[in-house]
Amino acid sequence: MKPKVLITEQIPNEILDYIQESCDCITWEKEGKMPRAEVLEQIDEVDGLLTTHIKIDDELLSQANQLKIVSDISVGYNNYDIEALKNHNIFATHTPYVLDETVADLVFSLILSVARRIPELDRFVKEGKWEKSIGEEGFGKDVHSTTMGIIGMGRIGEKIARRASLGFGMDVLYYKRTPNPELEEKLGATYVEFETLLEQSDFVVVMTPLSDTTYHLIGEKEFNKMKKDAFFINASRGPVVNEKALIQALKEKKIAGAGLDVFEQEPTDPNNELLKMDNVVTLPHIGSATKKTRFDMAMVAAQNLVDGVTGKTPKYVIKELKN
Ligand SMILES: NC(=O)C1=CN([C@@H]2O[C@H](COP(=O)(O)OP(=O)(O)OC[C@H]3O[C@@H](n4cnc5c(N)ncnc54)[C@H](OP(=O)(O)O)[C@@H]3O)[C@@H](O)[C@H]2O)C=CC1
Ligand SMILES: O=C(O)C(=O)[C@@H](O)[C@H](O)[C@H](O)CO
Repeated sequence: MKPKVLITEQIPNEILDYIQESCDCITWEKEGKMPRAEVLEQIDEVDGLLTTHIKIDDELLSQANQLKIVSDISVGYNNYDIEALKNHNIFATHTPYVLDETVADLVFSLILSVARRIPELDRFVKEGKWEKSIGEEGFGKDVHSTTMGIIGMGRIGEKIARRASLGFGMDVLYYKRTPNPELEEKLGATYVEFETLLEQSDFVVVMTPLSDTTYHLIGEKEFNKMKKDAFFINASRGPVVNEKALIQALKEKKIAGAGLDVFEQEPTDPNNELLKMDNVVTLPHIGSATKKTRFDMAMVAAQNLVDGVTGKTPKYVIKELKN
């Protein structure tokens, strides 16, 4: 008998075919993603779960009598309760590497958009307001030859640093808990203390995972340290930043603007004050959202899933569950 797996969202047919070669699949045919309540109802009869962002906690795992693996179509896995996964002895996997360049492209889109005021000036032209050459009121800030500060220089951070250093001639500062001298050599990036990065960067980019150590890593104290003409970019996870403090910092002109792909609550409240600010560029969590990359991510997750239910060790087990 083939192992049985639950797939909580639509995936490309080619990938479903690949899974079906080894597994019987329960799929979700409706709009959007299978609600958690439905997942809880089905979880006791499956060996594997392919999903994104559903909270994987003790409540779910206690009902998963034959589950061997949870495979997320995502590199970030703050939806995993690591202790619960350890207690229930279940593989948990993610999709690193395959999306790095795509997310780095998106981070640069945010940087260029907010610094050169692209969405604002696009609206200006389309609204028929372009009647003469623009003056200082429409000027932006250079991106090239400025200083980039990356907080969380991991797989994606490195790709951002490469673009910044080799493409835009920027000085790259970075902070993480363990310095990476090899990278410094390769890209000419400089390791600095957290405060120094905040004080010296023209563009502060957060690219850490969301964890107990990064929740509200950036708040009032951190915005106070940034340059008044600095731009703040977050494409990691919303709760890494204290959104109230960000709104306050923007209102008080402590920073020049922000580019945001992620929010504390997603989808964000349409009344969120950030959506009303011209110097803030907002996106609906699209860091990895290109056709090719989303396909590749789903394929990596499918391979993890099939390995996990057929007795092999999946390639991308999260680091906390490795021996
Ligand atoms: N907007 C989007 O669509 C996307 C968002 N993401 C988000 O980006 C995150 C990063 O992805 P990826 O680059 O692959 O992850 P990596 O694990 O490769 O990199 C994360 C980096 O953050 C650092 N870090 C972790 N904790 C802290 C801390 N407390 N203080 C400072 N630095 C810290 C780590 O270094 P060290 O341990 O030495 O501190 C590491 O360098 C994902 O977890 C996900 O949440 C990813 C893809 C798309
Ligand atoms: O991989 C991540 O951590 C992401 O945040 C993004 O790639 C996607 O939003 C997502 O996981 C796909 O739904």
